[in-house]
Amino acid sequence: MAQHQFQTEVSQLLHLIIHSLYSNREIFLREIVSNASDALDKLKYLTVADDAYKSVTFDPRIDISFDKDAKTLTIADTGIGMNEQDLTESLGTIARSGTRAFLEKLAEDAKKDSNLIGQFGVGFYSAFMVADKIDVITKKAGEDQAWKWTSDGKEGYDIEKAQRDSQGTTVILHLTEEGLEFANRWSIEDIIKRYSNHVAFPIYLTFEEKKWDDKGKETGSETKTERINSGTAIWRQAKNELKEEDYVEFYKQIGHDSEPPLFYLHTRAEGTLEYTTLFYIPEKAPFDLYNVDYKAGVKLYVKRVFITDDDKELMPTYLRFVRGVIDSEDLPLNVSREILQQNKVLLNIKNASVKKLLSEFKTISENNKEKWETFVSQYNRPLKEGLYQDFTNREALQELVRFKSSSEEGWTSLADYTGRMKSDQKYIYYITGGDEKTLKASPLLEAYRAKNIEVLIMDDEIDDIVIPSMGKYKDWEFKAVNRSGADEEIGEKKDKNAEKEIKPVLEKIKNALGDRVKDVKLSRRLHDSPSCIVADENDPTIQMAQMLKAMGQGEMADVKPILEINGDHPIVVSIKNTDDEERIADTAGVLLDQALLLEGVKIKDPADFVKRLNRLLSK
Ligand SMILES: Nc1ncnc2c1ncn2[C@@H]1O[C@H](COP(=O)(O)OP(=O)(O)OP(=O)(O)O)[C@@H](O)[C@H]1O
Repeated sequence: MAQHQFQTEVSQLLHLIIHSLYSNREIFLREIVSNASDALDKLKYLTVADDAYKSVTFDPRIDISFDKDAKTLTIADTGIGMNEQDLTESLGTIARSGTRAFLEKLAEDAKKDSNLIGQFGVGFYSAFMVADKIDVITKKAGEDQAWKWTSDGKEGYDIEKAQRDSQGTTVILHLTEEGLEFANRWSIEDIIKRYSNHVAFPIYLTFEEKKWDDKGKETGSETKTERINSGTAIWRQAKNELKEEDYVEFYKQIGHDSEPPLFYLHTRAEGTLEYTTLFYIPEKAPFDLYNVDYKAGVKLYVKRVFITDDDKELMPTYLRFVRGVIDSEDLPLNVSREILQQNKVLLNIKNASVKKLLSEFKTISENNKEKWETFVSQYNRPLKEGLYQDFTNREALQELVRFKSSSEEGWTSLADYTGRMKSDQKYIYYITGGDEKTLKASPLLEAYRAKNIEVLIMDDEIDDIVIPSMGKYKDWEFKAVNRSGADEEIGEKKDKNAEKEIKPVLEKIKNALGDRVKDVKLSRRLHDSPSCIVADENDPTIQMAQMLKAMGQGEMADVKPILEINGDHPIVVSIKNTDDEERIADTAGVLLDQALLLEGVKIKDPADFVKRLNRLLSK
């Protein structure tokens, strides 16, 4: 017998499962049955696609039985099975990326949000909520040797040779006292009907039925095996035959979610291409939404035969939160997973599916405020990624993304913004770099406020990349207010005399600041504040430069801002007629540093700023 240690992550996950998911223990059965169904799907695919498996007898079924006295619950399938290597790789480690970060996040959270764990998909290990020992007896299709994996879910597991007649896997749960409630016909039937009714293979339950004579006396018992799921591929059924519960149950099964989906979209295409799609949008964004190697959420079937659930090409990356099924009638069954990506049929299905999803999102945005708000809170950002990934659907995406605004509460769409625009307004104005509060307080907005012009507040890091790539919205161009040229339309007309008069002051400030700034200019957009910083037309903004620096692109670090000065402000006026070098240097330093602070930029030398400020105050 070979003894193995669990990978650290497994031990951590087991600990969390046992301590956090307690209120929802019954999901273990959904997870084990879902694994059995996956194993049957995999073997079904091989028997049609791979000649080496043509001779394997495929009799798909999942069998559940229990023994109250022995305190066991057994789930057996006739699927692909596992060999010794599969066992160590699958039931001793967690291959999913981002697991460690996810576990750390969970461990910090005192509440241990069981929903979050649900989204992660606790899988097989959840059975340790009801069992203190698990045996897995399994034989891989096409191989002769069977194996037994045993563990108490604590430190590790053992693997030894075993006997099993044909391919498949038998999971034997040795139930704890609390787990015993599941060793009964009615609770098993109830759980299967709720969570696994639409598993596409038959699930049988074997139980003892007591017999009574006509006087009501027990005369013995009889062993019975009954099918307990309906086992239809739900997506192939007509919409009017399906109830809301059917959709929700199927979602929970394939989405590994304990909550119902936010909404779903079930469509069948007939004509040149025949296919069915059933898509779900989770209420909460999947935990790995922002992981590079997130898990794909859409499964591909061909004529109801499962092909793959691991093809990220089935959906564009910006729709990676979509869960569901694509089932095509036109692809060959033995289509290899490698050539799927170049397949024309699949490409057409994908393009049509994206269009349908985007149009469904639009409908929700128009008709269901509550759902739409949840949707925006979870998926606005991935949709923005679509703006630079998917040019074909850019117009549809532009109608879906939402932004904050300088004059409105909550989210606003580009259509709403342009609807509110003044008739002579040329551009869609926006400000980026920093959080909502900082941006809304920026002196750069003063002139726009004074003229009642709305500015979009773009507080999402990705906005700086998205907007330039978006080009135009309808006929309007976007204009960043923190750029040097953006004051043409908005600012006061240049007053030649005033400019001449202020020039020496600008020179003084520029000399004092040296290479901390690219230029010092008279501002046409400031009303109340003495100064602001902007980026030169083709430079990245200071905030963006900082972000690039944080990402390791150091050469961007030294972008210098342009300092704009409000010539009428008393602080500026105060140095007009002085030659006091120290006073000029202090004023210039404070004008720059406070403008940086207001844009949410960390100043390089806070002590110097305070020293200068104090010196000015005490004069
Ligand atoms: N009945 C089974 N037959 C064959 N392989 C199985 C079976 N049960 C589990 N496995 C293997 O063990 C792996 C781990 O299962 P587990 O339920 O922990 O996660 P998962 O199913 O991969 O992920 P998720 O639960 O999120 O879908 C599976 O991916 C599969 O390879």
